[in-house]
Amino acid sequence: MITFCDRERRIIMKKIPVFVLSGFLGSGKTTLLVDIIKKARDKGLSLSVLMNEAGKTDTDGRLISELDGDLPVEKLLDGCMCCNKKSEVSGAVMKLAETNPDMMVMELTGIADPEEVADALAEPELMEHIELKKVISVLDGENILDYNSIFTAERAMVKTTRKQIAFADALIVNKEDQMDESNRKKIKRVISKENSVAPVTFTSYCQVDLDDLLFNMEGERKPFSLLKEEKNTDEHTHSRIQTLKIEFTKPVKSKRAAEALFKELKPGLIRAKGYISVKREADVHLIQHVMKKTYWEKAQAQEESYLILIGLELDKDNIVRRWNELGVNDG
Ligand SMILES: Nc1nc2c(ncn2[C@@H]2O[C@H](COP(=O)(O)OP(=O)(O)OP(=O)(O)O)[C@@H](O)[C@H]2O)c(=O)[nH]1
Repeated sequence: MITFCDRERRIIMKKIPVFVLSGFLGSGKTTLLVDIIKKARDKGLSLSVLMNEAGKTDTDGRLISELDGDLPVEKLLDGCMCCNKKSEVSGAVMKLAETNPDMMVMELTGIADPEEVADALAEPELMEHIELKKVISVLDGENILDYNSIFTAERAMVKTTRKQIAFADALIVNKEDQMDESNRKKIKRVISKENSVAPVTFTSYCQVDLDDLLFNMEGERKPFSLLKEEKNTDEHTHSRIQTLKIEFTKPVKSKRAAEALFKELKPGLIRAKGYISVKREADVHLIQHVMKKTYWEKAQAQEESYLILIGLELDKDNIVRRWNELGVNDG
C-alpha cells in the first residue's frame, strides 16, 4: 500500500516514466518487450511491467516470467485495458508503482485502442506517480497491407489498426525480413496518411536502438490533442473479435496437421498461440501463428497443452471436430 508519506515523496521525486507498447495481433510487441527487459537488466535499470491479454490464459506473461522471475509484473487477463478492463488499470499501475521502478512498460492486447489506454492513465491519482512518455506502436510489415481485404466485413477492426498508427509517438515497422521494397513504399504511404509526426523505424525482430527509443528519453510527451485535432469518437471497436482456448490431453500428430487446420480457418483466424507437444518429438513447442504463417519454437516443459485462437467467427465446436477429423490430436 502506498502511504501518504510515500505519495509526498513521489511528488517531490521524479514521476515513473511509462512506455506503452501498442500494435496489432502478432506484430512483435512481446518480442520488443523481451528485448527491453534484457537490455534494461544489462544497464542496471529496474523495470516493472503491465501485461494485458484478451483471453483468460497468459501465454506471453509466462514467457516474461521465464525470462526474469523477479520482475514485478501485473497481469490483466480476459479483457482489454481500453474497454472492459479500463477500470482495473489504476489498481494495477499503483501496485507496480509501489516497486518504485526506473520505468514501467505496458504491453497492450493486439486489439486495443491506445488512445483509450492513454485516457485511463490520465487519472489524477495515477498522474501523481507516473508520466506517460511514449506510445510505441509495432506494425506487422508482413501483414499490414492485407488488413483491408481480411477485414472487409469488419471495418471497425481496420479503424483500430489505423488508430494504432495514428495515436503513436514512435512507430516500428517490424518483420522487415518478410517485406520487399514495393511493400515498404506502400507501408510508408499508409503510415503518412495516418501519422506524419511519429518517427518510423523499419526492423526485424524489433531490433531498434532502445537508448533512443526509451532509455535516454528526456522531456515531456506532447499531449496527442496538440498533434491531431479531432478525437476519434468511434464506439467500441473490437466487440466481434473472439478468443477461444482449446486444451489437449495428448500430443498432436504432427506440426503439418496442426498447420492444415489453421489454413482451413483462414481468413477468420488472425492469431494463435500456445504450448503443444508433438508426437515423437521430445520437446514441448511454443506455437505462434500470425495470419498466414506458423512459427514453432522449443519451449520449457509446461503442465498443460493448449492453444489460444483469436479471430472472427470462430466456432469452437466446429474447430474441435475438424481438429479430430484431421487426426491432429489422435495421440
Ligand atoms: N519473421 C519474423 N518474425 C517475427 C519478427 N518479429 C517477431 N516475429 C515472430 O512473430 C510472432 C509474434 O510475435 P510477438 O512478439 O509474440 O507478437 P505480439 O505483437 O506480442 O503478438 P500478440 O500477443 O498476439 O499481440 C512470434 O513468433 C515472433 O517470433 C520479425 O521481425 N520477423
